[in-house]
Amino acid sequence: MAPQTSLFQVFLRLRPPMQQNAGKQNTEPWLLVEQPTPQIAEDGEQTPKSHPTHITLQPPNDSRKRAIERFGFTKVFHEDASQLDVFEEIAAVENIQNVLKNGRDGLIATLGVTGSGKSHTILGTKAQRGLTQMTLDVLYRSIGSNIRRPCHPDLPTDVQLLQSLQASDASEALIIPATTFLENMYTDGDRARYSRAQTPMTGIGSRAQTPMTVCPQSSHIPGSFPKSPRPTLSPHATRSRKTAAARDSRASPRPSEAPHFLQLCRRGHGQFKTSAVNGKPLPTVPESFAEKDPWYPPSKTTIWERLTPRKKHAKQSFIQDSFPIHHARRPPMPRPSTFAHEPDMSSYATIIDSHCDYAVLVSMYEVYNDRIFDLLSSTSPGGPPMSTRQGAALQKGLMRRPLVFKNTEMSPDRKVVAGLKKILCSSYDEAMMILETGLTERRVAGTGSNSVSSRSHGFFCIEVKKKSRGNDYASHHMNLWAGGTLSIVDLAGSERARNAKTTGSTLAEAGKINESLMYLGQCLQVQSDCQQDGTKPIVPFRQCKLTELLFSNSFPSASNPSQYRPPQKAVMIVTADAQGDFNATSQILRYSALAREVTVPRVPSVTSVMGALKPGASGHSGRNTPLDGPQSYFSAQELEQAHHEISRLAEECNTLVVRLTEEEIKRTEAELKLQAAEEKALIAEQEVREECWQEMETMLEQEKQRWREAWDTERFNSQEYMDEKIEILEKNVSFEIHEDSNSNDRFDELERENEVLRAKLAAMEQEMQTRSPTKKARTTSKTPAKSPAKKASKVVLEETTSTTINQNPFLASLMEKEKVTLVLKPSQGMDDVDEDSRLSEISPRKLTLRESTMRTSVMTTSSNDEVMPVTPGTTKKKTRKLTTRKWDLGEDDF
Ligand SMILES: Nc1ncnc2c1ncn2[C@@H]1O[C@H](COP(=O)(O)OP(=O)(O)OP(=O)(O)O)[C@@H](O)[C@H]1O
Repeated sequence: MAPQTSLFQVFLRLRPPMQQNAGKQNTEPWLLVEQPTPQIAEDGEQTPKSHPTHITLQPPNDSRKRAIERFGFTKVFHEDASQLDVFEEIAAVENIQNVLKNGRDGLIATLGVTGSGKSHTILGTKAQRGLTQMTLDVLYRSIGSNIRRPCHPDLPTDVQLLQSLQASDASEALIIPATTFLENMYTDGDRARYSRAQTPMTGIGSRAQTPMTVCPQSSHIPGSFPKSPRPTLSPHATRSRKTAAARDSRASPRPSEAPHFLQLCRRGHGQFKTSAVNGKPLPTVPESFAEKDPWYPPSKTTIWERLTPRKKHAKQSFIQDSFPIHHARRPPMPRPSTFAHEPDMSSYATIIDSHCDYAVLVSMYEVYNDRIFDLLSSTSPGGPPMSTRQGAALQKGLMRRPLVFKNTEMSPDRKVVAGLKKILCSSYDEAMMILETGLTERRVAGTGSNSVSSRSHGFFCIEVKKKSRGNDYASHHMNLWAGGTLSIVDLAGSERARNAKTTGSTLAEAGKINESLMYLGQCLQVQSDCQQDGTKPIVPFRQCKLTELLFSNSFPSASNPSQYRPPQKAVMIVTADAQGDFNATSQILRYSALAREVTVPRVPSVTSVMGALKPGASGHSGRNTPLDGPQSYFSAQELEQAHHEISRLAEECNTLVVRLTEEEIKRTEAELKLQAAEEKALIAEQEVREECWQEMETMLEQEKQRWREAWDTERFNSQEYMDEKIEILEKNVSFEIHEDSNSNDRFDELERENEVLRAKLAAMEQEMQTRSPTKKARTTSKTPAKSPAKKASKVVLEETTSTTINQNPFLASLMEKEKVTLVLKPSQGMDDVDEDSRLSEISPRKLTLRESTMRTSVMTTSSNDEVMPVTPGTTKKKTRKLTTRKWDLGEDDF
């Protein structure tokens, strides 16, 4: 047995060769188990054969000339050791007793290279139970009728029990009865529990098809446990297995004493009224069994039917409050009848305190990528949609909320996994169904080394609570439960990427697994070193979550003597495949072994050769060699000296070889560290990329949001502006047009010119009056034309273009408005137009305006419409040309 200093007892279990490897004869076995020397008792009788404790690693013959190593363990199990052998030899019953009687924590863990049989040891197969099932069986058998059940078919849920358990729980857990948990998990429709660890190699990502479950689909699913897991065994193994089977069969058959859960649910809660789950008919409970068991009501009516509406409602709301409803599809509910019942454990039981009540709480969690996740707490996709990205992912089940390993108010000395869901199981079958359910959440994947490889470290915790039934103060007033926890841990296996052929996320997972195992190895190494030195181990267990969880209970809590807790009793089962990878296996053994000796490879010793040569000895040839006859060449003294020198050199050589071996080991360790560091860097890179991507997306989203807001504001403003404008327009229906200052200036200028022209005109008229009488008469005769009485007038236009009067809209409107007849003057004969009459008909202002463009002489006609020719000599100078396009006759009359 391991001495006091060891924190873990370390057992080695060798895995039998797999069927496909059975044919391959390993010519040179590298792992040799040293058979223990038979102990002879004082009376001369040989003691029964005990298990070996040492193995030797003989490195395969290659150029590296590696050292032979010898490792010591608490015990070594041969390939043929059965599950029951392991259960017995690791003193699991003692562990259970410790938990039940003294409240001392226990830990059973498996460590090894991937595919070496860790999960097999812990969880077993469809045919053979693992340590977990065997432990649970012994535990429930031992407690017997002292168990407190939260739900009885005839009674409402024992809320007081739940409350008192909750009050004494230090880990801020949510305690739920198994019936409630299972009802909610399996009766809410068609929900699939998709695994989060899908790999490219298999589509199966969870241990949904565990060894204990009968797969509804008969075919073997890749990634599931093989239907017939028994490997081909060596003759020795077969023999031993037969012995084990015989021993197992000698044990009394296990009565199926636990009530059938489905039947219970059916009877108890009505949801199982139909005799089928997922289309599969449910097994029925034999009537005789129901009669024998006080759990079963004799009546055929269900408890649910017999409950009052108020109780039904209370029960339903309790269920809803305590556990979220799931809506996705999940595998069918595990059926107790399909659980493996071998090996039989009926002969194993342990003593309990008969005056105590017991309650068993089961919880399951996994350490994945150095974070702790509850395996019994899945999210609720049916709940109200969560607003954040993280919330939505949580809801979809793509993400899980990690739990914290911390000190709590009620546990200031010891860290606990806070916020777990703990299921109160009152029977073995219930606990098994919880185990099955939790395993479906566990991360597994198919790798090149193992078709169902655990990608996380799985923790199955059985917490046994005990409370005195007596009338003492503690039981009545404090009403507190105390107890211990037995943790069964299935560690993920170390693996080499090359062998496991992992890529992507599975490779990253492997990196994390290897890293955590390296830290675990360092902790175990400290234990081994301290054991050899006889010093107290100082274990660096705070380096990662795994080592924290495994080692934090290894030391007594001393701060409060009244709450003193002894250190846990820990067992580590190292599994190894003697036909597997030498390097990986030797690395694990080096870390975990309790003792290690290094011996140098055997080379012919010069010393021995020299020592063997006695003075005077002669060679076989009969001929004297320099050594044959020392007297002939060397004196005895010289030979003695040489002999010493050779011995010294040989010793030195040996020391160097040992140092070299040590260096090689260090180099291997460094290589492993490098590999772990590389994998860590890869993971870090992935995380950073992920973070960047998320940050980028958040920023993009924010920017989009900003733009959207700005756009909305802008739109709103313009809308408001337009509204205001329309409002203003509506208010001021009449509006004025203000001419701009330029046009006003121009107008003033024109007015001034007009005035000047008027003045000139007046002057000219005056002048004309003072001239000849004929002209005066003519002018006088023309004057009436200005009067309103004058209706018809004629304007003669000299048009420079070929435009006709009728085509010009302006002239046409002029003719119509002013009743003026316009005629185009023929190009010749225009000279005789009377200048005075022309001038009198056009306002001075317009004349000014048209000065630059007009060259048409306008001439008023007489009342008899006779065109007065303009005399060429007198009018030439004042002739103005009019272009129809530039005409702007304004408001003046002709
Ligand atoms: N002692 C044993 N007897 C019979 N079969 C075994 C034994 N050990 C392992 N096996 C078989 O070897 C295969 C791999 O074993 P298992 O899945 O337990 O490996 P593991 O160490 O848990 O691997 P990983 O770390 O990848 O999860 C399984 O098919 C299992 O049934």
